Amino acid sequence: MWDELKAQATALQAGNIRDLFADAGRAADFAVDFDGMLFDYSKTYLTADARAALIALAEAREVPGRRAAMFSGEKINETEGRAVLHTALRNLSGEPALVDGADVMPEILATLGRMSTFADNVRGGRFTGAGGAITDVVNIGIGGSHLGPAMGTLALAPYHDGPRCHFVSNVDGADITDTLKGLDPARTLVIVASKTFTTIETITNAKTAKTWMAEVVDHPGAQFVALSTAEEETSAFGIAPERVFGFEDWVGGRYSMWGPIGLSLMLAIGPARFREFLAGAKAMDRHFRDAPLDQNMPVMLALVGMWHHQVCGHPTRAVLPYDQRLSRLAAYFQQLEMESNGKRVTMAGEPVDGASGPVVWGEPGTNGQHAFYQLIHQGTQVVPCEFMVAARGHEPDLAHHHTLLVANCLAQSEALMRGRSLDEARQLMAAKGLEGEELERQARHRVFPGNRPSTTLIYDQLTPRRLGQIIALYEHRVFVEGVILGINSFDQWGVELGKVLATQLEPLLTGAAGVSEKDGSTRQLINFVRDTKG
Ligand SMILES: O=P(O)(O)OC[C@H]1O[C@](O)(CO)[C@@H](O)[C@@H]1O
Repeated sequence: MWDELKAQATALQAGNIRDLFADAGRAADFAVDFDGMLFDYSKTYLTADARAALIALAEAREVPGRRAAMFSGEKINETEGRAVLHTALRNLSGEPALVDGADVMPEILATLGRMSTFADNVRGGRFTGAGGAITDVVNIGIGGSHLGPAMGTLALAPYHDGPRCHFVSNVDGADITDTLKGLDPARTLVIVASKTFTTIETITNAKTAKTWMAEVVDHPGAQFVALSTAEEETSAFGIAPERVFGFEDWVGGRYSMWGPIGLSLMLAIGPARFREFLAGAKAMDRHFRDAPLDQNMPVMLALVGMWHHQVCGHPTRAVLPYDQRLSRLAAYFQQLEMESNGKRVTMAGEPVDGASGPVVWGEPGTNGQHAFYQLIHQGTQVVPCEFMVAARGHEPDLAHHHTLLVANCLAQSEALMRGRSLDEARQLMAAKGLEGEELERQARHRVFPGNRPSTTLIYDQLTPRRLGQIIALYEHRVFVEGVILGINSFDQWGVELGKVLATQLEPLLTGAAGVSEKDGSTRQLINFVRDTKG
């Protein structure tokens, strides 16, 4: 399916992105504008013909039909026999959303209402701990039950007016120890966030938190909340039903921050702003559902991504938000993209045609500039960069910081595209007084090949609504890429084997079972641990 596109890409990569701007309309033509956000993909090798071929591919792979199937509650997660309806969690209008013929909206809106009342009570000091009003909230969860609320809570720090929120995810005892240190158990609310309520990391941390609280509080369970689909498990843990906020199995873990899993974010910013966050996502859902493919932001973000990875063969992509508060965004996208599309077989169980999803990584600018941008500019691998920046910050007194931040972001995409030729480097060295062989030698180190693709997503300000739009934009991008690859983006069997082996290994480490069945390397490592820990 990729051969024709690959031939086009090879020809285009031999040219120069900069030359494509001879067409004065390129910048506007290779951009999608939606509701205060602009996605500029003009600094790529894409031409109108290549774009048309990608759109034809999306149509041939039935992206519009699969999209309709998702929104209508069909069981498109075929390996688990589930619908995929996280979009219903942000459907504030209550317009019916059907699963097996039943409208799921009344239940969703009722849960949102319960969450809002609970959050208002905590924030207003009406729900208290044994020692008075809640000052701190600890969300215990991992993966989709951690990354979304942790990323979102940090992203929306300017809107915090609730209790302090902390996040524990790692089973490493260091995580919970460092988090609980200094907190008052009598004024702390613990949220146990786990869709299945069986995840070993989360349950281990939750038990540790309960023991910590029980040292000071008579009824620690009263300061625990559960966010889960598993009622039996939450009640076995001792959390009363009125503090359990449930959701259904058609909400995937990495798509779940819009519902109960977002409770810590709601506690931090309040129910009204949480609804703005949902409304932003909802606006993106409508745009994704209704806009023509070439003016559809998630579709174009997906097609540009596939152009770079599956067609041009660039193995990774960097997510580079110029926003310190988005410093967990790359981690969030890593789960969203790599757990969704890192699969080697299609829905039908056949090998994927070509590469599956790319490696996604990144750091906020400008920090990354002083770390790995060297490789992005002069290394031998091309890393397509996805820049992101707000025109306006949240610190009016520090507007000069923000101007500098934006200038750096725009400078990077410009530098990646234009590069610096050997002649330009020579002139630079001559201006520094070098000549002869030394000038030649030094000039070579100062050449930037340029012609390196990037996209930029620019928006007014990182408000709750804008964050909702951005996350929904990437969710739908992942969906489109998955449909084109024929992958089921909504299961995650690849995380199972490690979990099974870890369970088997635990007694081996404690010495309760023998190591003879293990391979030589694993045996050696186990013996090292046994000998060392005493
Ligand atoms: O919410 P749970 O059930 O604890 O699962 C946590 C995470 O574990 C996974 O199942 C696998 O890593 C993720 O998909 C999920 O987000």
